[in-house]
Amino acid sequence: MVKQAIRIFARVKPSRKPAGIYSVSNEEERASSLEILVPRDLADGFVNNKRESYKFRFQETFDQDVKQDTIFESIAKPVAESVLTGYNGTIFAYGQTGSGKTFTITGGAERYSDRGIIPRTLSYMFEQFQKDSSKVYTAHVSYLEIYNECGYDLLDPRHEASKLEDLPKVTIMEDPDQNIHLKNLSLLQASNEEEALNLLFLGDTNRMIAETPMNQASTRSHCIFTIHVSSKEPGSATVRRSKLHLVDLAGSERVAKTGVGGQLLTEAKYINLSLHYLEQVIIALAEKNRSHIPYRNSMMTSVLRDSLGGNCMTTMIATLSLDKRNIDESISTCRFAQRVALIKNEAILNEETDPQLIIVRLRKEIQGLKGELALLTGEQRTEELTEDETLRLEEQVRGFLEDRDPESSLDMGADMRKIQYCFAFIKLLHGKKEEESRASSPVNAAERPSSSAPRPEEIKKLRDILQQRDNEINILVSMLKKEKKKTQDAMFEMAPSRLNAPTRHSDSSAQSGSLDQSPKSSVSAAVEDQMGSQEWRSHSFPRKTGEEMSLGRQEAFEIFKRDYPDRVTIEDNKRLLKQRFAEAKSLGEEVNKVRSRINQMKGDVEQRRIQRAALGIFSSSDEQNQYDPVEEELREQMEEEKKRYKGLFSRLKNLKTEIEHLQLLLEKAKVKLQKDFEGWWVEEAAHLQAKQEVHKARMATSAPPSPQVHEQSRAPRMLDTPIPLTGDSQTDADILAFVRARQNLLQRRGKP
Ligand SMILES: Nc1ncnc2c1ncn2[C@@H]1O[C@H](COP(=O)(O)OP(=O)(O)OP(=O)(O)O)[C@@H](O)[C@H]1O
Repeated sequence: MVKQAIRIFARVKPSRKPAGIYSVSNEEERASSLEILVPRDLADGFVNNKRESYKFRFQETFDQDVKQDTIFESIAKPVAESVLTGYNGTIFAYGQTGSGKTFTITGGAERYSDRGIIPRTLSYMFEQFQKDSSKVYTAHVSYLEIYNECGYDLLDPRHEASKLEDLPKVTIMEDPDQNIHLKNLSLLQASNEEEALNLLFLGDTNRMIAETPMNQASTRSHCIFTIHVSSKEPGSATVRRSKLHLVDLAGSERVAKTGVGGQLLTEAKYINLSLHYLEQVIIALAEKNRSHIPYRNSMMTSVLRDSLGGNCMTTMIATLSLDKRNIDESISTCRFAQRVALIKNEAILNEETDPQLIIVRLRKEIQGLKGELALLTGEQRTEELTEDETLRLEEQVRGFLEDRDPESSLDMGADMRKIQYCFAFIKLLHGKKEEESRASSPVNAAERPSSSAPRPEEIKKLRDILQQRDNEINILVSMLKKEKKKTQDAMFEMAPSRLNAPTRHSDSSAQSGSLDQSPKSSVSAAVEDQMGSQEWRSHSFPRKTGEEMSLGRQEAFEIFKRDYPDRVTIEDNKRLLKQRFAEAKSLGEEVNKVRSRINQMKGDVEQRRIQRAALGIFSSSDEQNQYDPVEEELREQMEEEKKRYKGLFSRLKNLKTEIEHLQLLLEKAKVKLQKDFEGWWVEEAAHLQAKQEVHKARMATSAPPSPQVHEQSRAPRMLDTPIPLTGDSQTDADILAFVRARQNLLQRRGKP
């Protein structure tokens, strides 16, 4: 058991004017202090008794310029390491809205380097799974969102949710041992990093899609991404199961300050209530001798029960937005963190034994013990062996005697009757054989002529023949290899376009730098892999695409896209992706060249050996193994090339991860663009409809116009020319919405 206080870290979000508000001192080895200075103008009251400086202690404080990789290395990696050894872990981010919780836990949507703790931890874990060949690891993930005290499954694969309520509802169940179970929460296996990242992406997309203006999901809900790891040594009945919760809490700001009302107030109450309950749990845990901890008050504290004062190694990241406006909130976040630091958790190694394997093992043991006991106690069965049994034993004995394997054994169980019968039968057979050999051979074995022993010349002759055959075989094998390589090269050249993706990293032999594969196969496998995952992605989001839109809507969408604020990032990422693909392609080609060179050298070494053997320069095998400078040089070169190969391969692997991440970012941006457009389109249509209603009402109250004027006025004059309408209300609304949208966009872009 490891008793450990919850570790607390602070992270300051970059801001433009932070000067003079705070200072960080990271001088002590395992602690840092953060001092927040409240400017005088912020302190209220006529007689100012307020403190101006607040000091807080953290394990470490990460200032504005600290990047995501450092956050992962310092905070998440140690937790991930203990999860891999079988302890539970939790990392939660706490702070006001906009202070960087999502950025820290999930990451930013713009750059690959902005990847947050979740994707980096997944990457790290799968890397470790591969490195540790002594165990078999399995990983499952779940993604839960808690909003207004209701849980929702973000890994719902149906992709039909357009609002949070469409997602499957998750409920809490407690078993008699007070263990919490989450009903309806998908727990999906991920067999490699890519699959895990796809699940994260699926959850994030569901979270974004389900978010409405009223419920800006990340702000008002808590999200818990959990990685469940189990590990087992092959053949062992002991399984270690641990889980890592990565938690992005709702914004911690107080209701009074945000000035919300209506639905938002209800949400704020819930959020504040659940964060308030979290605080209560923390206060209760910090108090000595307190027996009741109010976990059950909210769903979030129930789910995280183990992480708070239980069997878990927990870490909190206090995210701070340290500018003047947010100073009060930052101080209360730091105060909260100080209380959290008082909580002590007791993490235990989560080891359990697989009952099935135990049963099998115990049965075997019982069988063995029974036998041993029967032998030791001399307990014998009284009944005679049946005829069937004796026949079976005879067959067994014959099989045993005929078996040329020196390791083979005769297993007749721990039955003394059978053991004795077998010995008697062997004796019988032996006696018979002796008699037969005496009868068939007129001369005594001892009198056999010594001429039957092989002569030395004969031995030499036979050895030479053997050597000759060996050489022939070697030559044939080398020819066969060459032919095989030629065929593979030809096949590869037939499909050159497939070479535009990096190497498959899930291929374990390739990953470890093994050269046993054919030169091209790993690269083409990677392309298939790449294509496969793209297919997965496009299958996973069968939402409205441009093709389904009417022409008008499509045109409006094109214009909307051009003015879209995230367009620059999307374009940048597209460019980067293209560049990375090109890099991966040339790296892939280089890897293949190095691999071919290594194979060529291998062939040369082999050839040299064959030549030396064929020339018969050396007769004894010792001499054949003598130093050959040419071979030695080839070997050195080969080692160099192997090093180069490994370096290139690892660069290619990293590039592949980056490419996959960029693809996910682009996909996410695409879904967001689509969603924003839909929202904007609906808003514009409603706006226009309302305007039309007003127009109609006005027309109805004014004098009846002449038929010609009436015809004209039926078509609204939004531009200089009247708009022809069809009479069908749905189509007309569509046309008008488009015209209005276009007009708005043109105005925004400064065109009349
Ligand atoms: N350390 C950082 N470096 C660069 N950008 C950051 C950093 N932290 C936050 N940001 C940016 O600040 C904005 C707000 O951050 P984020 O969405 O992570 O806040 P949050 O605390 O999760 O807010 P909410 O409670 O609404 O979910 C985002 O655009 C994010 O990219």
